[in-house]
Amino acid sequence: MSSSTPDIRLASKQTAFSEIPIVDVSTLVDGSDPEGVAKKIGEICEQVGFFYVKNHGVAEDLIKRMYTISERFFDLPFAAKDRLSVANSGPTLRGYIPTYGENVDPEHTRDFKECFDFGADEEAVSPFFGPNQMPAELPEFEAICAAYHSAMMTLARKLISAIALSLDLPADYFEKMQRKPITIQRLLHYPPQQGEVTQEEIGIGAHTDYGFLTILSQDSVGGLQVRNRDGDWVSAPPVDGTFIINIGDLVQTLTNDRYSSTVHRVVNTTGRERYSIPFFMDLDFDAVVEPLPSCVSSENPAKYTSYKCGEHKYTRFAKSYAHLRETVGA
Ligand SMILES: O=C(O)CCC(=O)C(=O)O
Ligand SMILES: [Fe+2]
Repeated sequence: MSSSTPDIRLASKQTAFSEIPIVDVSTLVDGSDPEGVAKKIGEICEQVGFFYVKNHGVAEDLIKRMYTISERFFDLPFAAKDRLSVANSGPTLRGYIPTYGENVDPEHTRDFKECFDFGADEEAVSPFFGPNQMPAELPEFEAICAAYHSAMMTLARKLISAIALSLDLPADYFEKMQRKPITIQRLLHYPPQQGEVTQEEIGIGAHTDYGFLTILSQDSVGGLQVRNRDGDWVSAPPVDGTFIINIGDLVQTLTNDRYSSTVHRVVNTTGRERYSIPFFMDLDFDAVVEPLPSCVSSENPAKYTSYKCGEHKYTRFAKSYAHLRETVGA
């Protein structure tokens, strides 16, 4: 492991948060002007790949309840959390992932975070689908998580319709690829780091998100940084009443690099515990991902060969999950 990888710098470029734009999505949520919102989102997906959304329609109280239950979950004794280990979940990849259990930039960084993953609960097991593992110690956990997941699905579908419109496609264009999409609802806890911090160990290493779209709620602590085109790290500070949206690798492929799946990381040196709640929305497991015909021309030929959403995603997890790396001997 090297401590001098050139493109990872720990000094965040402290810019005004307007560097990551804020979009008022009320007219998308209420249906009165989806095109107006789509136009803004399209420009931002090209230039930044990250944006805040306000007036998103998700009840403040539900978000608060999610944070409260998340803190109570991570406060459980390690043995209680470890009983729900993702390593016991087979291909569903649902459950508890301890510190260093997932390292998203394994060549450079160990991730100093713990997380808990779940999704829509169902009996049949297949990669990314199946039963959730829920903590018996917290009887209300499951219902709050299910309500939050459902609110995220609704918002994600609206944002995805705006992305389709922004590409001059019908609003429902992606629905045929999202009949039963892979989703991951994650709870994250970043303990504070003290002393000398190097890129070898930070909250979450530099990465792009693997899927279609991420809806991130962060608490008031801060620490998320987004890498711009010059390679500078720009802070994405907490903004009350917002989610942060970023697009993932699937959209970059579908748009043939027109929209950017932007690199980001978390460094928590605030001295406080940080909690965040990302929701990842993908395509159906078998959806074929390749540049859209409208994003390809003779001057701009396809830069990607096609792949299946679920296989791509599983391959990325196999590289970052410690328990899967051991299995495949990577
Ligand atoms: O916790 C955050 O602010 C970001 C988390 C993240 O990037 C991820 O889980 O992919
Ligand atoms: Fe991410």
